Amino acid sequence: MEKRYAIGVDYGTESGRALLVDIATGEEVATHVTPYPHGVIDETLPGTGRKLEHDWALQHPEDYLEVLRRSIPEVLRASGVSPERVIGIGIDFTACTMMPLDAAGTPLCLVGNWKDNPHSWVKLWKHHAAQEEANLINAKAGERGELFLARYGGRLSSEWMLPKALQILNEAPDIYAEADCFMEAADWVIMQMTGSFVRSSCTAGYKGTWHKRDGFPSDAFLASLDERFKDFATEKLRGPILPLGAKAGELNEQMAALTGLEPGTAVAVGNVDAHAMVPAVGVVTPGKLVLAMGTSTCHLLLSDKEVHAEGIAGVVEDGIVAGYYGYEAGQSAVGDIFAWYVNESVPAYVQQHAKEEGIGVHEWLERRAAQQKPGESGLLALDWWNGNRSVLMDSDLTGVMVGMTLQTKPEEIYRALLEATAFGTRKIIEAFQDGGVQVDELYACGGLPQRNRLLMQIYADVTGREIRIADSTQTAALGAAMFGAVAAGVEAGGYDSVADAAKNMARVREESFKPMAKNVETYNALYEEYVKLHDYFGRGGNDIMKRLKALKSG
Ligand SMILES: Nc1ncnc2c1ncn2[C@@H]1O[C@H](COP(=O)(O)OP(=O)(O)O)[C@@H](O)[C@H]1O
Ligand SMILES: O=C(CO)[C@@H](O)[C@@H](O)COP(=O)(O)O
Repeated sequence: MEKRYAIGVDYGTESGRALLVDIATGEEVATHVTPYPHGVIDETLPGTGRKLEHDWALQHPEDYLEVLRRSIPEVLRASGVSPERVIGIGIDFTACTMMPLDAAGTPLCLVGNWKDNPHSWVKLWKHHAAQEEANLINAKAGERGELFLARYGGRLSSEWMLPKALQILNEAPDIYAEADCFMEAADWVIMQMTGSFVRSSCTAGYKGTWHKRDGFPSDAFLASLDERFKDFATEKLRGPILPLGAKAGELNEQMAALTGLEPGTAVAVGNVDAHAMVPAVGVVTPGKLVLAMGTSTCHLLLSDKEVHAEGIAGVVEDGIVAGYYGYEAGQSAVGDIFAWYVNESVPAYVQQHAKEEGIGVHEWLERRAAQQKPGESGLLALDWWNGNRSVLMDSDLTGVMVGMTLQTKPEEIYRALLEATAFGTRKIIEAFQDGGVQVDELYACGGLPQRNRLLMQIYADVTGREIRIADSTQTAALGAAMFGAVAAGVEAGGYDSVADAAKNMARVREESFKPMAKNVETYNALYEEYVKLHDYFGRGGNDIMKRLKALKSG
């Protein structure tokens, strides 16, 4: 039988990439990355020069179509695969990355003069300027005993849909009123590809506070936040919500012309980037925690029971793999913290040495840091450079580094930052375990595990567990392609379920990272100190981070 292929398109923070995959084997035949022409918009609004406030992060919706326009033809060209052999497409996206649309489905930032107001643009997942709204939602939901709150670890993140939309209502009521609806970028791109106005159970569940049986938070609750917000769910989040694995529709003529694919190609319901990675590392059963490590880290776990505990950013039935409760937790910055250090803080001599040795600054620092023993630098950091998404759920928390002296070296700071993110992950694992959700095995995927071996050894040592690594550098796109194959269905040469797709298409590497006993011991001691710092700054012992932030905002 002739080979069949699927395409997965992974929409990350800085770029989007397409991956063309052999459906029978999971072989990754061709890949292409399109950096977003406008990148992350966090300083000035395009076309206006208007300065954005602290904690804002926007994107340009046309960049998403640019990824389809450039990367899909390129994977077809590079692979030589003819379009009719591509039977399904799936996409995955960062989330909650949301936008207001007009009645024709056009983002308001592309309509008339709305572009001059930053609230008309796409709010990227890491837009952190809705913390006040998140605080209000959490306080009101707590007071009213709203049941949904427990499914989100007792606190909604400021990154999620409700706080972001409420911020628009508060600061730009005209845009809120003008918006016919709000949509996750994942669902919007699917609508552009197929013409189908459908939402994904994954984006709706984790980010939109939707529940399979209870639906969205009630009108009464929404009205308790602001009378004008009463109809938010029924009007502005309206539309059918389809489960993962379902077909959203078929590629329309316009998108077929744009991408070079055949009209009528099956298109899967949109997925979230981290969630798509789970079946792509072969995880389709409970107890296996997947660390999706990139700009941020998401921690994903399947279970056959629903429990509510601090540290769980969301639990959604069928939210990752049908038939299980899917749990998500996360750290809002991981790779982004290392990027901050490399871009903003290393001395010129480090860059010079790296250049002379013909390696990148990350690699140079990693090599040096690998020569140190745990604890040797006397440094300890908190991993809150972009707030805390689990277990404290507070984007007003900031970074800390303790123990610096005149002898402190750049590689020591780099290592302390790697370690801080590992401690943050251990805290999340303990939160799952303490909450009664079993974690038996660890799997790592995303951009970081294959780029930084020291990082993975530190994670094994800090958690005291073996870590298996995905065999793909494009795990999210592979997962998206798997859902594309499921949308196409077994009759077209695809699969009936993502579990079936995973049997043939998912892979992990032979090599794993195993904890080293001596390191584990030192890290146990350091972790105790981390927990003390964490609780001191994060649980009200000293609110200095919030006071400083308030001063900064003026
Ligand atoms: N060698 C490295 N060591 C540690 N971090 C790295 C290294 N190379 C790149 N990074 C970080 O990895 C992150 C990108 O991860 P990736 O998974 O590719 O992207 P995304 O999360 O947007 O999908 C960036 O924050 C970057 O700074
Ligand atoms: O929040 C989620 C998933 O729930 C992510 O989309 C978000 O952390 C961004 O992920 P990346 O770090 O860009 O891979």
